[in-house]
Amino acid sequence: MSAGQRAMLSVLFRSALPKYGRMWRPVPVRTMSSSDGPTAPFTTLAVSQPAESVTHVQLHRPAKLNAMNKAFWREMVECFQQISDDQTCRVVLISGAGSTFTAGLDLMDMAGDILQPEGDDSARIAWNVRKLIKRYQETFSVLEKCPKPVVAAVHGACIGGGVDLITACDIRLCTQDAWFQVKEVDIGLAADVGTLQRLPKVIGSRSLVNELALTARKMYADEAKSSGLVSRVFPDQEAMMAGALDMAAEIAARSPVAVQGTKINLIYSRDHSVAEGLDYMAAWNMSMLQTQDVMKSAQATMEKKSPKETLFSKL
Ligand SMILES: CCC/C=C/C=C/C(=O)SCCNC(=O)CCNC(=O)[C@H](O)C(C)(C)COP(=O)(O)OP(=O)(O)OC[C@H]1O[C@@H](n2cnc3c(N)ncnc32)[C@H](O)[C@@H]1OP(=O)(O)O
Repeated sequence: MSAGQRAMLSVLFRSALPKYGRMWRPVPVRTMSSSDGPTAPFTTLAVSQPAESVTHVQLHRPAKLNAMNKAFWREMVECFQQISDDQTCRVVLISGAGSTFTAGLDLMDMAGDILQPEGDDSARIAWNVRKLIKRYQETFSVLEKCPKPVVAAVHGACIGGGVDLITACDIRLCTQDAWFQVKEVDIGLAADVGTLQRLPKVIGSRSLVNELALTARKMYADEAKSSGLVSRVFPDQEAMMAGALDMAAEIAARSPVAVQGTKINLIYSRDHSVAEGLDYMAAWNMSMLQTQDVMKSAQATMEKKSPKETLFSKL
């Protein structure tokens, strides 16, 4: 495209846009790690906004290695339902407080629910167990249902329920000291809250997934990277959180219509045929292509502006 054509298009686009006096401005970055403890109303999560449009959810039971107790399974659902509806949030980071990401299921707090389920007979016991498992599955499905992209930043151990959690996230990063373990067979369980369903879609090798799930062996950062479980490995937690925040800021600067539509369609196409995915996409964009964000973004591109200089309405 010639400079003249670009200028003409730029004028056309500009005249088609509503007038916005204010440009997007990043707010000063606040600390990523919270040593202050969980934020009300949560007892296991610390939620903060380290930068504009970025929400940081930190698993916060460091003394118990962020083991997942009863409160955690409930609070994650409440937290991500709020985030889904929060128009000031465009991207979510999830990390762990203390020495490790998570030691998985809290074996002390949860033993009763799993080992002594309530019910007057086997049918009622079975029905209650089903309800329990479906409820716990929702704890991680909410990450996938959340229209905002979720970036997991893992350091230290990521065990059992931790793998269920991160496989429901959109992007996974880790530190060089991170390790991952599909631990459930070691405690007599077939992993039942997402790993067996999502890990095969994350890692290309079915053989590797089977090996990890059947042997519960640890997988370290380099193998996590080469297998595709994580997309980037950082030397330490500080570098990872800085990298995660940069990535989140890049995502948050782009049109939320485009970003959320991309997440939703990627997940849809993962679970459907190409033809079904294309149909869904066409139906999606019947309405979403009418957004003013397309013209704003195209204009910014032609003017060689960073997306960070473009103001998009909340979604
Ligand atoms: C329907 C349910 C669906 C969900 C299923 C999910 C299943 C799973 O997640 S299976 C995996 C369960 N987790 C484990 O088996 C890990 C157990 N923990 C460990 O092996 C070690 O703690 C670890 C290797 C992670 C770290 O060892 P380290 O020596 O560094 O620390 P510790 O002294 O052992 O732990 C420090 C305190 O944290 C408590 N803790 C650790 N893990 C758990 C846990 N999973 N549940 C409850 N509490 C845990 C540990 O007891 C220590 O507490 P304290 O004694 O009060 O200091």
